[in-house]
Amino acid sequence: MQYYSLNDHSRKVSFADAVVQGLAPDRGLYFPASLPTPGKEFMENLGQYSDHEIAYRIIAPFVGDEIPENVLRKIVADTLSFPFPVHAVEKNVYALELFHGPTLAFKDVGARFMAGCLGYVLRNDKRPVTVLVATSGDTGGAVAAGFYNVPGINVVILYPSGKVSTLQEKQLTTLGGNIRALEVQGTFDDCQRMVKSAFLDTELQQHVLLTSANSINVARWLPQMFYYFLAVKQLKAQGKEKLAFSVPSGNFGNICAGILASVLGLPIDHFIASTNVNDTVPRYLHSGEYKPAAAIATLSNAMDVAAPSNFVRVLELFQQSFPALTSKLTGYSFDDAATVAAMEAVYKADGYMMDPHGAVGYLGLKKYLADHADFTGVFLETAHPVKFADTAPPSLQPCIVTPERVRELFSKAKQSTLLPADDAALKSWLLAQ
Ligand SMILES: N[C@@H](CCOP(=O)(O)O)C(=O)O
Repeated sequence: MQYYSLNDHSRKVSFADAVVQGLAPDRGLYFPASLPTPGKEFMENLGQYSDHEIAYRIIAPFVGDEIPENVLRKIVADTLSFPFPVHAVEKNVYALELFHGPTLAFKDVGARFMAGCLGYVLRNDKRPVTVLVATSGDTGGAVAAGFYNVPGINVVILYPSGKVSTLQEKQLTTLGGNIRALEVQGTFDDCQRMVKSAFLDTELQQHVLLTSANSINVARWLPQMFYYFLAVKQLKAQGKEKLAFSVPSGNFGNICAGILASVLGLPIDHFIASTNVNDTVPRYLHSGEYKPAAAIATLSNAMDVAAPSNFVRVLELFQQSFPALTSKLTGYSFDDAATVAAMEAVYKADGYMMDPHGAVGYLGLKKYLADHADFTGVFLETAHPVKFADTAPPSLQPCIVTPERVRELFSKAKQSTLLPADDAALKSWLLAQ
């Protein structure tokens, strides 16, 4: 499989090179040169395959022969080592729970898969590698856990100071070892810009091999398809036919993976991009004008992204056709007041605790279903509510259960370095390491 840069389709690299580079030298995101479908028979009989077999069959053509079958199967098994249940919340409304992994967020899937792939493709490379990652909250913790103690790899996490939750900050600042955190005095968009500019700096590239663990990296983005397949498998087993998926969206890697799965033939009939007030894409879908505004801090902080990196991939999947895009994708945005009201109402009526991101997804789904009652709806519960316990409505706080695996984090001390939101500051810091 080859990957081309979205800025220049003639610039093609292998899977291994795309993973190691993260971003193409011309700043373009890599995109698969072909979209290999696993076939109609497979799609119609998902129930006959194990979850690991489904994931392996989907991802193998995207990796090609660059990772041997036995190694790739092990990476897949290590990635999917926790459940992805579809939980019935209301009639025709299901939550796809993606928070049962080690850091309680959907990012665990991509981070673990990428750590496995990068570890393999660099196994004989003696150069030290630094994985740079920008986070608005959840990616950082997942990447820290996924890459912790991976030999030869250092991880540097950039996060916006004061804009992540207590537990998210603990997850990305307390591991130590090969994981370091930079607390940037700016927004997530600043962090993402700084990371992208570091990749393209030739002086830095000579000093250290840099790559990205954000969903701009194909090894982070592509495995996010897995759980759409596993959800459809579960829903089809219950006889559900016409499916709409509402995806809480920030950097748009997650929804882009779902749309890719449907382009490969997975029967999902419609997608809803549900955002908080950082609504660049819903505005674009309504007006046709793409105008990112300054990012605004919200309760669903992992989605506080003004310029979503992966939207260019979404456009590519629809071959740049606006009518094709809007026939398959609807966008809605919701403010914090609506988010809190939904969290409280659903807990009261259904006993189901949503996190603020899931609540935005739920709201988008309900709005779509109001006009499309013949659909079965699924919203992605992308993170565990405990990650946002400090900003949850007071009425819900006592009802949020802290999973055992993160309990000890609260007593650990944060270790981070404060940095101005400046590309040059990151460069000097990296050169000094
Ligand atoms: N929502 C993210 C922002 C980065 O997204 P990614 O999927 O590109 O890593 C976060 O939680 O950090």
